[in-house]
Amino acid sequence: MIIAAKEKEKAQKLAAQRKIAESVSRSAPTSRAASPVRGAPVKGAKGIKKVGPSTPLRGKVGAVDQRQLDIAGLNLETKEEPQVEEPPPKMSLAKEKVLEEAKKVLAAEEQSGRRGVSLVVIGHVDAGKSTLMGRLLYELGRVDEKQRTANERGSSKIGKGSFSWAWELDGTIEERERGITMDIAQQTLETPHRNITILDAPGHKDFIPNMISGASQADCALLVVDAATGEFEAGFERGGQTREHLLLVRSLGVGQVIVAVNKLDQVGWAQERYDDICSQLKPFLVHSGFHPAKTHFAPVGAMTGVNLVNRDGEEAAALNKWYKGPSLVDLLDMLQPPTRDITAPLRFPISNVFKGPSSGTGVSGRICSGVVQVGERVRILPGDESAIVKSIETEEKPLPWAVAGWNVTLYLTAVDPIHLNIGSVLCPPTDLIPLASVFTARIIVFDIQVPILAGTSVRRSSSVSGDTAKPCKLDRASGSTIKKNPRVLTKGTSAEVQISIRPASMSGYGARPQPIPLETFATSKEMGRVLIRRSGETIAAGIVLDILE
Ligand SMILES: Nc1nc2c(ncn2[C@@H]2O[C@H](COP(=O)(O)OP(=O)(O)OP(=O)(O)O)[C@@H](O)[C@H]2O)c(=O)[nH]1
Repeated sequence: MIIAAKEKEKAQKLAAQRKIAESVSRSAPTSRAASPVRGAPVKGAKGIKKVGPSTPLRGKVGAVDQRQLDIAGLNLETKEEPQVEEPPPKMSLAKEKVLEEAKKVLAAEEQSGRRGVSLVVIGHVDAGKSTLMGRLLYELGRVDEKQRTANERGSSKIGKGSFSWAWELDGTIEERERGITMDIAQQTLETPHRNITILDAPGHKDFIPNMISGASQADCALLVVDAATGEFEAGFERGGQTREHLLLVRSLGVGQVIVAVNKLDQVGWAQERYDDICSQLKPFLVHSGFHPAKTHFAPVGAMTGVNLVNRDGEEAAALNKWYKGPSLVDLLDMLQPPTRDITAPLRFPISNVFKGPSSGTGVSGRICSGVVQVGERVRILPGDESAIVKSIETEEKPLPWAVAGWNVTLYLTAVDPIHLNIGSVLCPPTDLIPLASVFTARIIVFDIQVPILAGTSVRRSSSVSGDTAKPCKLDRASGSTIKKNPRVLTKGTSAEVQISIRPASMSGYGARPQPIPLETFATSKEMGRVLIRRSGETIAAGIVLDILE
C-alpha cells in the first residue's frame, strides 16, 4: 500500500512538473485551441485540470496552482520510469443490472427534487463570465475565505487584481497572466433543486472550437452580457461573440437560456439601460429559435455579488429601487433537466483527451445515450481500435457505471492514446455508430458576408473538411422547398445541402475520405447535429437528414 501511494505521489509530481513546462512554453493561442489534447498533459494544463479529475489541478484551482509552483521549485528527478500496466478490470454487472440500477438512481434523483443539469457559460470576451462564476461559487460556499484571499493576493501581485474572482476558473498561468479564458473550465454547484455542472467557455473568438466543445456538453446556457456603455453593443454587433455564441448553442440543441446583464454598476444601476439591453436581445433570441418561455433575464453585478444569491447589502440598494424579480440562483434553480435516453446504445463523443494519473488515458465528455461501466470494452470510431474502461470518475469520485446525460471522465486502458481524438465516439462493439462520408443536412446560414456557393469548402468540426453540393433553399417556417439549386446561400437562409467529407490529405492519389461518426437527427438529437465552419468562422448549423455513404 505504502509503495503504491509513493508511486502515485511521484507520478503526480512528475505530471505537475511537465504541466508547468508546457504552460510556460505554450505556443500561440490559436494553434493550441485548434489542436487536440492528446497523451501526456500537454497543450492544455487547463483542459487537464478542468476535465481530468485525477490531476492535481481539480477543484480548488488556485490552491493547487500554488502547489504546482512549489513543486516546480524542487529539483525533482524528471526521468520518467516505465509504468507497469495493470490487468484491465472485469465487468462486474450484467448490462440489464446496470440499467436497472441506473433507473433507480435517476428515479431517486427525481424524487429528492435535486436533478442534474449542465450549463455552458457564454458571451463576448470580457463580459465577466469567469468573474460571475467565481463569485457565485463563493456566494454558494464552494470557495472558502482562505482560497478567496489567495486569489486576491496572487492576482494583485501580477497587477491583475480585478481578475481575482476569475482566477477560480481561469487556472493556468497563461490565462491568469493574459486575463482571458482560453479553454473550458468545469465546476459544479448546488442550488436547492439542481446539481449544476458549469462549463465556463472562453469568450475570445480565437477559442471558438473550445467553446463549441463546452456547448456540445450542455443542456442550458447562461449568457453574460456587459452593460457598460458601448460594451453591450460591441458584443452584439456583427462579429461580436454574443450573437455567434447564442446561434451556436441553439444549433447544438440548447433551448434554455438565462441572460445575466452584468456590470450594471458601470452605468449606475440604471433601469433604462437594463430594459434597453433586454429589448434588443429578446427579438434576436426568438429569431434564433429560443422559445420566450425558456428565456429569462436577471440584472447582476458579478464583481460585488449583487443579485447572484440575494440583494442584501449596500451595493444592492440602487437595484432594489426598481428590481423585484428573481436572483440568478432562483433562475438556475428552475432550469429544466434533460430527458435521458439510457436504453439506447452508448454514444460518448470525446471532448478532451489527457494522460491519466498512472497508467491509462483519460477521455472526458458527456454521455449522449446509453450506459457504460468499468471493465466494459468500447469501440472507438472512426478507426478499428477498441479500449477497456479502467475507471469512471465524475467530480473526482469513482463510479462503477455512468449513464446518458452525465459529464464524466473515462480512464481507458488496452489502447494506444494515438487512437483517441477529440470528436471520436465511443460505442459498444456490437452496436456501432454509423460512419458517414456523404450526408444531407438541413442548415440555417448564419450572419455571413460571403455567401455559401455549391462546392464551398467547409469544416464540419475543428478537424473535418468537406464540400457542400446540391443546395436547395427552404422556407424557414414550413421547411418546404422554395428554390432548387440556388446559385448562393446567403445569411439567414434555410437550406438542404449535401456534404461530402474530403480525404484528410489531398496529396495521395486515390486518397479516400475518412468518414465521421454521425447519426440522423431522427435517431439521435445530440449525434445528429452539425456545425459548418469556413476560415475560422461558423457559417451555418443544422441537423442531419440522411446518411448517403
Ligand atoms: N465593474 C465591473 N467589472 C466587472 C464585473 N464583472 C467582471 N468585471 C471585470 O471584467 C473583466 C473581465 O472579467 P472576466 O470574468 O475575465 O470576463 P470573461 O467574460 O470571463 O472573459 P473571457 O472568458 O476571457 O472572455 C475583469 O476585469 C473583471 O474584473 C462587474 O460586475 N462590474
